Amino acid sequence: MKLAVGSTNPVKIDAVKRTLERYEPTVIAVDVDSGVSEQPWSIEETVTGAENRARRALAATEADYGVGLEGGVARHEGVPGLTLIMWGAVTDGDRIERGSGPTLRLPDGVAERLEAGAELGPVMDDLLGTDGLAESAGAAGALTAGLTDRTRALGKAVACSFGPFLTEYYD
Ligand SMILES: O=P(O)(O)OP(=O)(O)OP(=O)(O)OC[C@H]1O[C@@H](n2cnc3c(O)ncnc32)[C@H](O)[C@@H]1O
Ligand SMILES: [Mg+2]
Repeated sequence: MKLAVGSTNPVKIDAVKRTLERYEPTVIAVDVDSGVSEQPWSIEETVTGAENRARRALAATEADYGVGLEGGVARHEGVPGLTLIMWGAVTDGDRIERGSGPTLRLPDGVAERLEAGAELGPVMDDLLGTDGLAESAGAAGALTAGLTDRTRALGKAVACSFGPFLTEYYD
């Protein structure tokens, strides 16, 4: 299985490799434009970013599938606070499927800085004194005391968006 991933962030590449390990994939990282803001602010914008990444990565290669992963923030009816969300999209050039990873509430101080226009990656680095957290454990790792991490969290989005291509239930 040959996969084109629309990002050069090693965490996203690893999430795809590890989740689809049993298919022994060849994974190509493609530097594409997500077509949405650096910090998406809704489910819709986050999903659109994932879709654009998937389609553009496939278009740039000879892969079997294009995979897009996008992080964003959003508020949800009935759930207090601003949350970090992550969505995946997978396309074979014909259909496109979407699925999400986990959702976690961001600390109020982080939410305030995002509301003022900052991006989550740099805000988390500033808060924790780290450099490139978004390319390692991620906010998902830091905010759960390591119970999960960004690779595993994104892996869920990969699994949920790939499922429809790997089972017969959606045909
Ligand atoms: O190179 P790309 O693929 O763009 O990788 P990225 O880390 O920027 O990932 P996204 O664009 O999908 O994420 C949008 C923003 O949210 C940040 N972000 C998302 N998840 C994060 C996490 O777990 N930890 C820290 N920052 C995160 C990220 O750094 C960006 O500022
Ligand atoms: Mg980005």
